[in-house]
Amino acid sequence: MFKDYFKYYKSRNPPPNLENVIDVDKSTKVKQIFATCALTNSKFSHLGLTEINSWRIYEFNDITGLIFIKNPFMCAGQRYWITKCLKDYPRKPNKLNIDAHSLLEDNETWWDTCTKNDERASSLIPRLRWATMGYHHNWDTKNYSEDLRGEIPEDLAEVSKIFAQVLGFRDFNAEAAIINYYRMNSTLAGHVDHSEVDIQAPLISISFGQTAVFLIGGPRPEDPAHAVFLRSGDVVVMTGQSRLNYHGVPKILPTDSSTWDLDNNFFDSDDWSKARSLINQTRININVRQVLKPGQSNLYQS
Ligand SMILES: O=C(O)CCC(=O)C(=O)O
Ligand SMILES: [Fe+2]
Repeated sequence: MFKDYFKYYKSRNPPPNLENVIDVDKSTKVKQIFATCALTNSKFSHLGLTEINSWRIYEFNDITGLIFIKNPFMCAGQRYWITKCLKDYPRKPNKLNIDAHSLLEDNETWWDTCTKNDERASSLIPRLRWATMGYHHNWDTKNYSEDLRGEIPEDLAEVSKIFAQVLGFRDFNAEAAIINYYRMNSTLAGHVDHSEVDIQAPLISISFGQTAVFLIGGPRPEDPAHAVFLRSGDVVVMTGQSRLNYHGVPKILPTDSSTWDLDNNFFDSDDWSKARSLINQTRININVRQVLKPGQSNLYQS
């Protein structure tokens, strides 16, 4: 049962044995596959990606349709996206979970408030759990609506399209994005993402910062689940059958290697030094979905 696996990995006392958590670079439960579409890198160096022909792409023997791209970002690319997720995305007109609690004045942003070294920052940092862009996900109804539609940043749409295209999904359009923020004790309960009109389109999930144990089961809650490490830069693409599998995040672990800091040509901007100290205790997941069917321009059209 998904729930039993979740409880096992979430436990603090006793802590879980991580021996069976799949580490794609070392596991016999995955098989390497190759990009199905040749793209030239020159056009998208601004997205912080490494050469596509060097990407390690895996599929899972026992999870049909789940694809894993092992961190395809350069260090500077990770720093770029981490800073975007912390500084630019949690602000208006995007929607944040903390909007409902009136924790920020109209002229304040989460970033400005949380990058000060004071008590208010310490209490506000862990309160941010998500930001939504594009079609805003309504967490109560699990629906999208035409009245709640904003913009997706162009570079995020572009990077998502590249991941989809490399795997053969030529027409992917990023129409909704959720940025999930996790502190070291956060979890995300098991769920299925079924609100999108087009569930044939892949769901793209990009992780940064601290490591997650990601748990993915089958389409039914009683199906057994597999645990997979998601480290900074890793990209998971849920396609085919796995698109409707139960999944969740029972545990966040401190990273064993801060891959965003590995190269020497450290761009030591003021923003990055603030983002760097936040990411030391944070995991970020960017979850990008296509909502509409190809050719459909809004939710009212069939
Ligand atoms: O944080 C993750 O890796 C998963 C997030 C997720 O499943 C979601 O936003 O629907
Ligand atoms: Fe999800």
